[in-house]
Amino acid sequence: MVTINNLLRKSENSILDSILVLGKLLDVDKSYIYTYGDREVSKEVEEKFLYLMQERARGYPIQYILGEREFMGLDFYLEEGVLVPRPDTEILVEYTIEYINKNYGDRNIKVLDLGIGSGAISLSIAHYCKNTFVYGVDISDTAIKVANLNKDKLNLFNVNFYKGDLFKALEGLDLDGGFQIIASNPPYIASKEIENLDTTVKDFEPRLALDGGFDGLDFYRKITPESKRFLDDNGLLIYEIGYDQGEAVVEILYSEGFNKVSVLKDLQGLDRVVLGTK
Ligand SMILES: C[S@@+](CC[C@H](N)C(=O)[O-])C[C@H]1O[C@@H](n2cnc3c(N)ncnc32)[C@H](O)[C@@H]1O
Repeated sequence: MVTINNLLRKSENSILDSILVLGKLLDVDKSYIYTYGDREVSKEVEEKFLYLMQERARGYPIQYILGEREFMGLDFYLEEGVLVPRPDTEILVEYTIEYINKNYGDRNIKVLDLGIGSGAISLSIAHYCKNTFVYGVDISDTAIKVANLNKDKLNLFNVNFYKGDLFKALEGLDLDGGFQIIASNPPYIASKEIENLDTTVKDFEPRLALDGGFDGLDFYRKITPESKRFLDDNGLLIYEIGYDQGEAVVEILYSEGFNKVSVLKDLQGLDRVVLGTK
């Protein structure tokens, strides 16, 4: 048998990752690991830990190992096959929540999220804006499954998920008028750039969530014109974008006749969100 401290020393990963994974296997929090480092762990936990640490060392995302990720103060379940939600995406969500509160108050409105992944955007909006009904769409079975698990975990009833290719997923639904907001964090990496991403991303996160076509802009070109059919007059279209796509996406919105087009920057001062109204 090996002690917690000696087992942690066998890991070649960061001490934080090692503690998080061991805590998960032992079903204890970090403070237990710090306090009881001289306690022994079973052979089974030792073997499982060493296996997961090997996986982590070859780049397997820590969030898939832990099966969870915090986003907008909420705990999301995660597994391989869905994108790990990024802190940058909180910029789009925070803006959207503020926009709903400011423009609609307690009125019932409808929001569409195209490309839900784990449900991070849809479920955060549904959680913080209880009078909003969120429709979420994804083409991936795993995304729909994981987003529904998160919907149950967060105990939300004002959101539904539909499988399909962008707006086609809504065919046959009685929408009773347009959406007040359409939000999307679509795949936006240029196909040829995917090879240059970190191993953790390119080898383990779904290509379907990353690949935005030749120049990364395919989804903005597809969604923007079609969104006009589904948006209410004055409805908001809001996108997450890659840091170097601001100008191009602004141009796409202008060319489709959107108004009040603007760009939001992230904490590093880089373009991160483009929005406009119909
Ligand atoms: C960048 S991920 C965003 C996931 C999530 N919204 C987030 O911010 O963490 C893009 C998502 O779009 C989905 N997707 C890709 N092509 C699609 C399509 N044609 N129709 C609907 N969803 C699509 C992918 O499966 C993936 O879940």
